[in-house]
Amino acid sequence: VRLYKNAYKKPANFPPGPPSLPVYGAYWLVLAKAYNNLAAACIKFSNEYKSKVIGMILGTIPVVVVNDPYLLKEVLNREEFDGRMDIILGRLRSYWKKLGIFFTDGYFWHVQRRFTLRYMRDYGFGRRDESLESTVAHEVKEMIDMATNGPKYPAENDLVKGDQIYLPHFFAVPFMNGLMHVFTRACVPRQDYHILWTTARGALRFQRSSNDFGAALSFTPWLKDFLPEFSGYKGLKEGNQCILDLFTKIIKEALDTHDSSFNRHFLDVYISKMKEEMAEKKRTTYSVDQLALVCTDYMFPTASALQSVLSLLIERLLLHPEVQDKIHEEIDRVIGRDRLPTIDDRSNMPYTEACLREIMRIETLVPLGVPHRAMVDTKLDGYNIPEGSMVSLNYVTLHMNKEIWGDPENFRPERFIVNGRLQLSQDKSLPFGAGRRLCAGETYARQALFQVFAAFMQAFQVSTIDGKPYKQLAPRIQGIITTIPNFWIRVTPRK
Ligand code: HEM
Repeated sequence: VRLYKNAYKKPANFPPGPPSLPVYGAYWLVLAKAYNNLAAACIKFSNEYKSKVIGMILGTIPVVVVNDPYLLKEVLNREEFDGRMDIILGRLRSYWKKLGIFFTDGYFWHVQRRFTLRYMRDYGFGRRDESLESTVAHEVKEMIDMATNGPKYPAENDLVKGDQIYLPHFFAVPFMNGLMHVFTRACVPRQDYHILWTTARGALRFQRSSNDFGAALSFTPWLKDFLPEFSGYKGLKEGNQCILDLFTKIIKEALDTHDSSFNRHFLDVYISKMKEEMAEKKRTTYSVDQLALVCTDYMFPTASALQSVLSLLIERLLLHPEVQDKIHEEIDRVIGRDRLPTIDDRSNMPYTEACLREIMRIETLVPLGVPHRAMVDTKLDGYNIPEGSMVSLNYVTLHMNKEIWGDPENFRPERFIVNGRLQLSQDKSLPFGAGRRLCAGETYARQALFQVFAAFMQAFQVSTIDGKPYKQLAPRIQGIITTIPNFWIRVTPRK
C-alpha cells in the first residue's frame, strides 16, 4: 500500500496542480478527451491554482507545464531543460530505439543535430540558395498547373476537381520536394507525386493521432495493446511507417551506389561520415537507422506542418475577404503577373509576410511545444523540479497575451507593420521555439511558406464552395499540431 501511495505522491515543493488519481493515466485520458485543448486546460489550472507553473503526476511521471511568456523563455535558455522524454511516441517511430533529432538528447542529439544542419546547408537548407529556390519554384508551377489546367495523373483527381482544390494536401509537394532536393539532389517527378501525397497523409495522420504530451500513451503505454485505435497507437504507427518506408528505399539506393570519393548529395555525405567513424571508432552515433530517422524528422514537419499553416491562413482569407484583397494588391504592385515571386521579394512584401507571421501567432501550431525534460534536479519560479520531469511550455500564454499584443484574439497582420515596413521587433511570437532546441527547420519553413503562398495567391482568387464568406472558423483538431478538417475551396485564375 505504501509503495502504491508513493507512486502518486508529489515531490516536495513541486508546483501546485490537479491531484493525481490512483488510476494510472485514466484520469489523463478523460482530461484530454474532455477538453480537446490541453493548452486551454493548463491555463485553467494555472488560474485555479494561482501559479504560473503547474505540476501533476501523470502515470508515474512528474509533469510540469509553464504558463507564462517570460518563464517559458527562461526554460528555453536553461541548458538543464534541454532533455527529451523517452516516451512511446518517440520509440514507436524508430524500431523502439532512441533515434532521430526530436526525441534524443545529450551527446547523441548534439552531434546529430549539428552534423545534419551543417551539411544540409551545403545543399541549400537553412540559407538562401538559388538551386533550392528554383527547385521549389518549379514545383510551385506544377502545383498551379494542376489547378489551372486540370489533373494530368490519376492521383491528382483526389486533390483537384474542376475549379476546386482539396486542402491541406494540395500544398504538400513543393515543400516536400524542396527537402527531397536537399537530401538527394533530385525531386520526385509529377507522375510519382502520389508517393509524396501518401507520405503527407501519413504524416498528418500521425500528428492528429496524439497530442503535445504524447497523449495517454506516454503515461500508460499498455493502452497501445488494449485500445490501439482509441489511444491513437494505430494511427501513429501506420502514419509513421509511410515516411520510414519512403526513406528506407531511398537510403538503400544511396548505399548500394555509394562511392566515398564523390559525395553526390547529403545522404552521401552522411554515409561517408558513418563509414569513416565506423572504421576509426568502436562507438559512433552514426548509423543507417539513424539516417532514416534524421530524414524522417526533417520530412515529418515538412509534410504536415507547412501545408497545415497555409490551410489555416486560407481559412482566414475566407473569413476576412479584405485580407485577400490586400495580398493581391501587394502582389500586383510589387511583382506583377509576369514572373513568380522570389524570396528576394519577401522584404518588399510586408503585408504578405505579416499574414504568415500572424497566422503562426494566432494559431499556435504546437500549443505545448515538444516536451522538454529536466536533466538534473533544479528549480523554476521557486518550485522544485525533479530530474526526469517532463517540462511543457504553453506557447498559447505568449501568443495570446493581452499585455504583449493588445488584441490577441484578432487576426490583424498590420500589427507587424510600422510605416509601411515589416517591423520584426514587433513580432514577439515564438512559433518555432528558441534556444538550443529551436526548430531546426525555421529558416526553410519561413522561406518555403512565403514562396509557395505568394505564388499561389498571385495565380488565384480563393473562395468558398458556395461563394459566401465563412461566418466562423472550423472546429480545431488538437493533435500534436493544431489542424482543421480537410476541406475543398474554389480557386479562380486571376486574369
Ligand atoms: C510552421 C512550421 C513549423 C513550426 C511552427 C515548427 C515548430 C517547432 C517547435 C515549436 C519545435 C520544438 C522546439 C522545442 O523543443 O522547444 C520544433 C522542433 C523541430 N522542428 Fe519544427 N516547426 C515547423 C516546421 C519544421 C520544418 C519544415 C522542419 C524541417 C524541415 C522542422 C524540423 C524540426 C526539428 C528537426 C525539430 C527538433 C529540434 C530538436 O529537438 O533539436 N520543423 N519545431
